[in-house]
Amino acid sequence: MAEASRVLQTTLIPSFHPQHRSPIFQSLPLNFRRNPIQCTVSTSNSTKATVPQKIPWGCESDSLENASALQKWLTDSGLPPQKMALQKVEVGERGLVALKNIRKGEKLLFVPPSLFITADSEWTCGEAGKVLKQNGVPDWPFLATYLISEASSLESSRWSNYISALPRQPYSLLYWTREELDRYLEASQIRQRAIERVTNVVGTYNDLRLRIFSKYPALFPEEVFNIETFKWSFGILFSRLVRLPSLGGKVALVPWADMLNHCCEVDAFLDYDKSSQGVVFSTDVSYEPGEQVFISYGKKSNGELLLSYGFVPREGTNPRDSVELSLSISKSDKCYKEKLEALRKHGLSAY
Ligand SMILES: C[S@@+](CC[C@H](N)C(=O)[O-])C[C@H]1O[C@@H](n2cnc3c(N)ncnc32)[C@H](O)[C@@H]1O
Repeated sequence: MAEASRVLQTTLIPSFHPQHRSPIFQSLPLNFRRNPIQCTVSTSNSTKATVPQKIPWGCESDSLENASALQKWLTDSGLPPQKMALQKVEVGERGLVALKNIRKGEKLLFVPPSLFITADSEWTCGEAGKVLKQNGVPDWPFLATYLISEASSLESSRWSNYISALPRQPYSLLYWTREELDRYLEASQIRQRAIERVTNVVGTYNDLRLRIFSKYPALFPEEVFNIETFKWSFGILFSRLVRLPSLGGKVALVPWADMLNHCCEVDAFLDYDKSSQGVVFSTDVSYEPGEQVFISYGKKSNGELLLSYGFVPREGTNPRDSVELSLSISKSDKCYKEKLEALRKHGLSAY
C-alpha cells in the first residue's frame, strides 16, 4: 500500500447544529453561526468533593472589571503609553482597540522583558520553584505550576493584576468531555489530537502529583494544585503563550500583548525587538480610532485554531483552512507505479 496525504482547501470542523448544542452552546446568541464559534464546555464531574470546581481567580472571559487595574499596573511596571486600549469587541469578546490613527507598518506595544512571565521568573513561593527546578520539570509544566502558584498567592504575587484579568475559564478543548469531542469533531483529525492533548495534560498533572506534589504537600496542597487548576493553567498557556523567534524561540506569557485577538487576514506577528528591547509587532494594515487591532496567531487551519485557542473563525474567512485526507494505492494495482508517479508530480509524499 502506498499512502499519501494532501491538504485540501475545505472546511475542517463540521458546523454545529443548534439541536446538537451542549448547554454552553445553548447560551450563545442566536446568530452564533455568523460569529466565530467560541468553544468551552462544562468541566468534568470526576473531581473529588474537596477540590474546588470553580477557579477562584481571574474573571469572566468578556469582563472588563479588572481592565483598568491591569492597565495601571502595566504603566506603573514600565509599559510605555499605548495607542490601544482594552475594550469589549465583536471578535474575541475583549481585545485591543485603536485610540488613535495607526499607520500601516507602524510598530506597536513595546512590552519590556521585566513584564514577561517565563521559566526564569521569580516565584512568590521561592521554595516551590526550587523543588520544581531540582526535579528538572520541563518548561510547560513548570510554567503551568508557576501560574497556579502565583494565582494562589493573590495580592502577594507581582502578577496579581495580570492574573485577575485572565479568563477564569479559557476557551479550550481541555474542557470538552470525551463525548463532546467525539460528537463535534467526528469528521476531523483534530479529534485525535484533542484527545491526545487532554490525555497529556492529565498525565502531566498525575506525574507531577506522584513525583513531586505528594512529597511536598505543604508547598503544593491538593486544594490548589489539582486537575481543575491545571486545566486552567494549561488552557491559559495554550491560548496565550508566545514563542519569540528573536529570543531563540523562548516561550513567554506577555501581558498586554496577549490581549490581541487573531485575524486570518493580517500578517502581523509578535516578536522581541532587539533595538527597542520589547515585544512588538508591525501592523500590515492601518487602523482608525475605534477599530480593533489584530495580529496573526499563525497560518493555521480552523482545526488548529480550535485546538490551541478554542475558537473557530467565521465561516469562509480563513484562507488557510484545510483538512488532511489520506489517499492510498494498493501495490497490487496494475497502474501502481504510474499512479505513484502522478502523485509525486503533484508534490504528494508516498510510502
Ligand atoms: C491571546 S487571547 C486574546 C485576548 C482574549 N480575547 C481575552 O479577552 O483575554 C486568545 C483568546 O482570544 C479569543 N480570540 C482570539 N482571536 C479570536 C477570534 N478571531 N475569534 C474569536 N475569538 C478569538 C479566544 O478565546 C482565544 O483563546
